[in-house]
Amino acid sequence: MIMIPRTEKIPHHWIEEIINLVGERIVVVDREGIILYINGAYCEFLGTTVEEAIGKPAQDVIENSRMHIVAKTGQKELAAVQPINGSEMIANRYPLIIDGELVGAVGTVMFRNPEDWLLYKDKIQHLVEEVNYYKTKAEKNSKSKYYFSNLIGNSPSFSAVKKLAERVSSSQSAVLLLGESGTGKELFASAIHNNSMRADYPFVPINCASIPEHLLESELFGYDDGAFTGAKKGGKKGHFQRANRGTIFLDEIGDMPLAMQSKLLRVLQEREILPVGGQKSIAVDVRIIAATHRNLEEMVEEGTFRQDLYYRLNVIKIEIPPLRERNGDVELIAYNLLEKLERKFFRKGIKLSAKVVERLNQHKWPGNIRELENVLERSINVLDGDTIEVVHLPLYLRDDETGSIPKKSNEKESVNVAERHIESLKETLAQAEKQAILNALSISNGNKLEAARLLEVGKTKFYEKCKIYAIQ
Ligand SMILES: Nc1ncnc2c1ncn2[C@@H]1O[C@H](COP(=O)(O)OP(=O)(O)OP(=O)(O)O)[C@@H](O)[C@H]1O
Repeated sequence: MIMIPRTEKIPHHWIEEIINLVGERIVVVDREGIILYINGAYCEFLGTTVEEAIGKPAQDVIENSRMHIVAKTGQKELAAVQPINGSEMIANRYPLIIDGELVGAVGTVMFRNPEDWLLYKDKIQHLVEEVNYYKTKAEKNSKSKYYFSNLIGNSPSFSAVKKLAERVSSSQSAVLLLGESGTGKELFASAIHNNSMRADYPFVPINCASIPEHLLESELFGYDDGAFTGAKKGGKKGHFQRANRGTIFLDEIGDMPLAMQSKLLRVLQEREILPVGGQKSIAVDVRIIAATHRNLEEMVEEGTFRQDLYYRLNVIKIEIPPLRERNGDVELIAYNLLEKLERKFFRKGIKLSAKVVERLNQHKWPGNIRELENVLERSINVLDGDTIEVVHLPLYLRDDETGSIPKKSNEKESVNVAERHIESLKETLAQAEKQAILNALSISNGNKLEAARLLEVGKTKFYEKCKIYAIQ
């Protein structure tokens, strides 16, 4: 038996064995993100060997690795979910500080061997799915929990609208929220509800455009027992009943089919609903807040929206200004969104460079705040320091910079141009294509068919491109 004197350190060759025994997969990178050490267990899981992995950039060996980022920022990232080989792993990444100097990073991912992983998959995977389900549901519920204090913006145009909405929240009358996509109509509806006497009762948001036409009536008004084949035994309550004494938010009201518009009008007039297949009407006490990005007056003239319904909904009209007309609000909102994103990405202290603020202020924001959210999230994904610079912005927002290069070049400028990182034409085109798809999805609120229509490409081609660029 080998005896080690107590004063002696653990022999070097024991360390690897100890690491493997405690079931860790470990990787160590230098400041450039090059792998200095990786243990056998990790390599086995990755389907490589220690010899092959050492000396390579971590991103080339480990899928979705952020080790090179931690080695630069010095900010640890704990319990981050990292998809590897189609499985979600739990990764911890620590900056490696030796003698007070940041020299690299150490990363671990959980689960020791494929058997452990399979065991985990069987036992835990369904729990993960359940958690995800409840998380989405909770997010949806918390979405209804907005107050006027959550509506960020100090510009005169926005403050006036916010004040008006606050003033009318105590009224019982219907509200019509008008504004481009992503301007915050749902947030306004939620804040109005939470500031009203109905706040203790449900706020039920419905997107009229996302419910298939043949289901809209039963979704809104419910159905009675045996109303149609496949109907749930005992019938089902509709959204109006669920919203009783509270508020129903009918988003995209301009997309409601004419036949349904007549039925909705009847509910507004009679204050009662008739479930599908039902014989008896049910009284409901619901305040209606409707919203659309469409021009309802034009639709009334064209005959695609009922005039009487328009008058009923348009008792209090609130027009939310687009982001480009909200002077000074972009930076304020961007920092507010960054706080949310920092929590999501386990980051802290992210700033915007002055040039980025300038660029954001110049942009027209067709997708409004939702587009701004997407831009910031994308920037954080490629950020390896604390400050978002123009290079971190999507290509379409960087373009102006290229456009602003002085035409008359002098020596200094040509050096600057040469120093800029030039990507291949193929890569540039691919990035532009991907960004165009993301923009269209942002504007269409994630609706792929609408996005394909905006881009004037066929459905199949659109789905194909989404697959190529891994857009969900
Ligand atoms: N004033 C604001 N301050 C901070 N965040 C905001 C503000 N307005 C909107 N947002 C954020 O922007 C995103 C879009 O908001 P929302 O869904 O309310 O827009 P919408 O006008 O209802 O969009 P659509 O018409 O496409 O349904 C949300 O993530 C929301 O949290």
